[in-house]
Amino acid sequence: MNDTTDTPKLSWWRRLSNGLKRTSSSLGTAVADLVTKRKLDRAMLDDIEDVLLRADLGTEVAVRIADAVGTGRYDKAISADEVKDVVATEVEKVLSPVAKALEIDADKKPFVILVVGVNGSGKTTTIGKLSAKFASEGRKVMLAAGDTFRAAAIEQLKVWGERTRTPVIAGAQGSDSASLAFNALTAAKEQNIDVLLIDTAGRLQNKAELMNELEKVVRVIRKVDATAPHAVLLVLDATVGQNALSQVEAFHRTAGVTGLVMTKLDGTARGGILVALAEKFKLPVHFIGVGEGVDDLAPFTARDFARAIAGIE
Ligand SMILES: Nc1nc2c(ncn2[C@@H]2O[C@H](COP(=O)(O)OP(=O)(O)OP(=O)(O)O)[C@@H](O)[C@H]2O)c(=O)[nH]1
Repeated sequence: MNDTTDTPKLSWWRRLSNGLKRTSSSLGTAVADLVTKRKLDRAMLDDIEDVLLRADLGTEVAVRIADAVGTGRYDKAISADEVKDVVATEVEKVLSPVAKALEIDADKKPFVILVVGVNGSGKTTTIGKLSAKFASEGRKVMLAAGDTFRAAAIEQLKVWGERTRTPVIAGAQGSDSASLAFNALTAAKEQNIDVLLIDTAGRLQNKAELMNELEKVVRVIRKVDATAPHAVLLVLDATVGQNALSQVEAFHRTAGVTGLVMTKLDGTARGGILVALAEKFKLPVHFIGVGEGVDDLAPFTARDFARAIAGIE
């Protein structure tokens, strides 16, 4: 965890668009090639479609965008900006329905958020950022170090707890994560906590045993509050590309994912996969992570993301 608070920081938009450069610049190059040719034809549209596929946008969306570029423009000269505009417009159409804020229902006390994902996707960091955000909104927050698998994860969560002045319920390494979740929820009820964020061990979506353990965490939480968890956030690392599709499928089956957070969009990200995910699963996307610092969590907005993908400044 780096403390980036002392360094002048780029806006989250700049970090997002820098992070998506790999996607947007290959798109830009293809588009620039295109405009050197005289007129739009099928071969050029196929090239565009290929670039969109390589950017992880998925077949349906790539075909749809190529069709939209072609509509009314065959045999006409076309500019790079025109193509980028179509890409941004079509991507925004896919993303708009899923760009939803995470609503905290104040009637649920505590509002229980279970945070799941594969190893290293950014769960603990995201919990730290969320706890700071909720605390700044005047809510009483508690963290549960349900990643009992790794001692470092428990420590990391405690550090976030100290930074954000939030109580952390933690057990020993190797202790049962379901009973830890149970204890944390019981304590949160007693202490009149508004939001309980539960960390879980990073697991691979194809490890049946670990996925069963996650099911157990959900079952045990429900013994304390039959309506919990009230949100199940799947944290996805933007750099994994296509693998995100099977992660969403597996975690949705096991834990009933209610929303997504995509992290590491500031790095050499392959954020195009978010478009394919939106098209396929239609799960809400609440936040994006654009750095390791406490403030590096931005609400997900369809227009900004679509423009960053298309390489529009
Ligand atoms: N650049 C960047 N790094 C991030 C972001 N989110 C998390 N990280 C980093 O990614 C690494 C893994 O993050 P963690 O929060 O430990 O991931 P985790 O999912 O809890 O990992 P496990 O405990 O192994 O399951 C850390 O070095 C984080 O600082 C982000 O949005 N941008």
